[in-house]
Amino acid sequence: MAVAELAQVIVDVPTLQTNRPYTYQVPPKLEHQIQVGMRVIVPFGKGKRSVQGFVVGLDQPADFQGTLKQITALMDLVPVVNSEMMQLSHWLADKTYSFWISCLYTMLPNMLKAKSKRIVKLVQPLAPEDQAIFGQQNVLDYSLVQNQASIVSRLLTLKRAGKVQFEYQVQDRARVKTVAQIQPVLTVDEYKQLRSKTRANATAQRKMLDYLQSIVGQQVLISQAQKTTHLSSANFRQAEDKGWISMQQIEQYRQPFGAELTDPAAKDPLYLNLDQQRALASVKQSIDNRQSTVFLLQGVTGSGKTEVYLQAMAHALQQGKTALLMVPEISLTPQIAERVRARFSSQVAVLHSGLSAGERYDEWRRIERGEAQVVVGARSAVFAPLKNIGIIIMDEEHETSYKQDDAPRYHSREVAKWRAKYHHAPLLLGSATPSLESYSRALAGNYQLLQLPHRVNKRPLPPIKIVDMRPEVQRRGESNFSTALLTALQERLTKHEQSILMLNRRGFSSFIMCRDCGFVLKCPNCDISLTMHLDTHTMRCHYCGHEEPIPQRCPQCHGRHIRYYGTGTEKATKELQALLPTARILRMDVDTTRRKGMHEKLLQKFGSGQADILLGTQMIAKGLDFPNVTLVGVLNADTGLDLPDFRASERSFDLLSQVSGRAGRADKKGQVIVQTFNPDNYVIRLVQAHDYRKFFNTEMQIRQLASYPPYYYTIRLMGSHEDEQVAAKMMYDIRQELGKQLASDTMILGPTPRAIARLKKRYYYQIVIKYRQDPQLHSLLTKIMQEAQNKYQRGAELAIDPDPQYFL
Ligand SMILES: Nc1ncnc2c1ncn2[C@@H]1O[C@H](COP(=O)(O)OP(=O)(O)OP(=O)(O)O)[C@@H](O)[C@H]1O
Ligand SMILES: [Zn+2]
Ligand SMILES: [Zn+2]
Repeated sequence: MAVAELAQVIVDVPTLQTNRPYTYQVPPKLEHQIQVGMRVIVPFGKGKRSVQGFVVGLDQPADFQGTLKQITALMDLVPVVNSEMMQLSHWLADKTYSFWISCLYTMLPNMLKAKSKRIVKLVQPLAPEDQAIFGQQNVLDYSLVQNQASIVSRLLTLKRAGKVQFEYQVQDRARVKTVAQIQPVLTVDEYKQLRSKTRANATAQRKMLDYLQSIVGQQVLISQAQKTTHLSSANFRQAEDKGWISMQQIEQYRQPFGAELTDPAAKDPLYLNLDQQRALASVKQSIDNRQSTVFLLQGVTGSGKTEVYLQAMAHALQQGKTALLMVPEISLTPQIAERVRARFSSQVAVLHSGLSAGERYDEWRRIERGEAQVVVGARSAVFAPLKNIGIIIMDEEHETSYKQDDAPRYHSREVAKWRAKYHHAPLLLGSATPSLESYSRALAGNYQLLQLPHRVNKRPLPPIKIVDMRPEVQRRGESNFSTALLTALQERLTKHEQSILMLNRRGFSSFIMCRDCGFVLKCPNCDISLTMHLDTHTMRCHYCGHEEPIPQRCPQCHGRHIRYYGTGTEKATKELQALLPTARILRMDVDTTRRKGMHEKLLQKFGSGQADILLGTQMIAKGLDFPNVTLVGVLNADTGLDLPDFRASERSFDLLSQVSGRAGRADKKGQVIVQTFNPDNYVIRLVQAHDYRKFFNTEMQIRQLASYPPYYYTIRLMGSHEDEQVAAKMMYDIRQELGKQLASDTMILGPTPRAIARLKKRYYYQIVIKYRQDPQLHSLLTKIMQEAQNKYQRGAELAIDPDPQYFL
């Protein structure tokens, strides 16, 4: 290994973020160990506080004259960031206008982010009353005393007198779980001899020696040995002291998987139908030829996409490669993770937010060490440290949860594309309702379109009945359940079939709708619904800033039932229980699934027939595959249709199609009932017709007219400060700077206060940029972002969100 004298380090200093590495001197004792991708502890700034950093380069000439500081310590024995990930992090920082350090942390398990602790150190002997603060020690954990004003002021006085020193200490949190293991060190004969010399009443010793004879040549976990012998751990420690055995601590992975598999049948691959075979063949070819083709697999609900994924992954593994499967939110789709585990058993690692930090760290290491070749996971699993990737699959590619809301604001699809290219592997995007972006790319030939137009075994898609809730409400008063839906539910109860009911809670209940005529108040300029702001008592468009008073009467029918929309699952469940007293109802929402594992438990209960009706929020819409479900009801299709967002229709179409797809997936015929106050809305009509293509065409026209994606790209800039004036001024300044330099067909909207204008005591202003081609834009925004830290008033923050999924 080369000897390195200088190291380029990206440091973790929250108050001073920069993408420029700092050069440090490598002390001689570390020269032979240091490698790019390792974590280090380095002194930083005048106070020489210790901070964590990442080595991103070695022996590049320093652009700094003067004495370089020295690296204090290496935190790793081997790099935690390999060369692919290093390149990826650099690309990501640039692409998402974020800081390199935050990209590195995003890619790694949390446990690798060291904790920094403030300590007070004794420098000179203290008077007894001051020494009392420190007790017997000469170091004090500052967090223990920081709330005691008298001690703090005393410490500050001592600091001024040069008697104590404040320092930051960096602590590695990465903890490996270990267990003890024993190994006999003598021969069978030697144990026999020892035993013959023990006294007859030394039963524990005799037992021990008998046992050790039986395990000569083996290594046994101490917990196992204790179980077999009923001897205590003290007995084994004595045996070690006597030189009978050796004992080691060995590493053990934390086991994140829950209950055992429920479906052993899923172990074997299914015989594919013709459409599935055709799709699989294309993907296989691309794996074999090492082509990083992007495929868009469009398959209606229940068409067997998952089976195609599994067999494509199996093919990659047969070629000695690895496979990555991304799903929107694993906790919401436990069924698919289970199917992957059934097929590939111990080769699978699972990564998602439901894991504890320790479990996540262990899964990450299993992948990193090549012990797991298949990874299933949510958004951040796209950074799984797999080597030699043969295929990347992204299920439900249209899902917005693939985009991260905080910095770095990356979209997993883009990262997946980068990695697919790096590994010369195909990327398979799957969906019943692809995003308009992906589908238009497929039509243009940038992606290769694969289609599964029929359900497995030519089962029909379920017929969808639309129920107009306006006359219902007039006849029977406010209710979540129409007569038609109640009748259908009753029928299922009689036939012992199951039903799924969805109460759409998407968005904030901050837009208003007329309960008599379905009217929604929209912006006259932007054609998206206005958001209610209770602080100013106005309806506001946060795209263009248009504002008007909150209406008391419906502007369309002059009725008085105009109100904001939103109703709870708890209320709906109670109402339903009263209407159908014999029904066994399971409620599934954030409240009932907050505890770890509850989601799986509820689904298992429903799957095993212990309930008749599953009533939940949109978390029940995805991926569920229950053969006995023959009825799906959507209680309120309207929420979401008119959210103040240009993607609102697309999301509604996805969601309604998705949830409808849960009905009639096996032999029994399915039915869907959609309740709405807008029965003529084109989104609902096209969901009813199962016509994705027509929806795509209609929606594309609207996007083109209004210059939205996929015709234009969008970028959102958000500025915030505790003082509203400061936030606004910053954004007006930025707008000016942008205006001078951008392409002529680039549009700048705003600044406007954000829909949630005040969040955590900060005021937010935003600018939305729409552009087609603007070669200057990226570098200009990068410059604006880098400068923002110093240019504006203290505390002002700027965030840039490329391709935002929401504008709220
Ligand atoms: N070739 C096949 N032969 C028989 N059954 C199949 C075949 N392929 C899939 N299935 C079964 O059909 C059902 C639906 O398949 P799957 O869940 O893969 O569809 P999907 O397209 O992923 O569905 P969705 O998008 O609605 O979640 C599953 O129960 C699956 O086991
Ligand atoms: Zn507007
Ligand atoms: Zn009205």
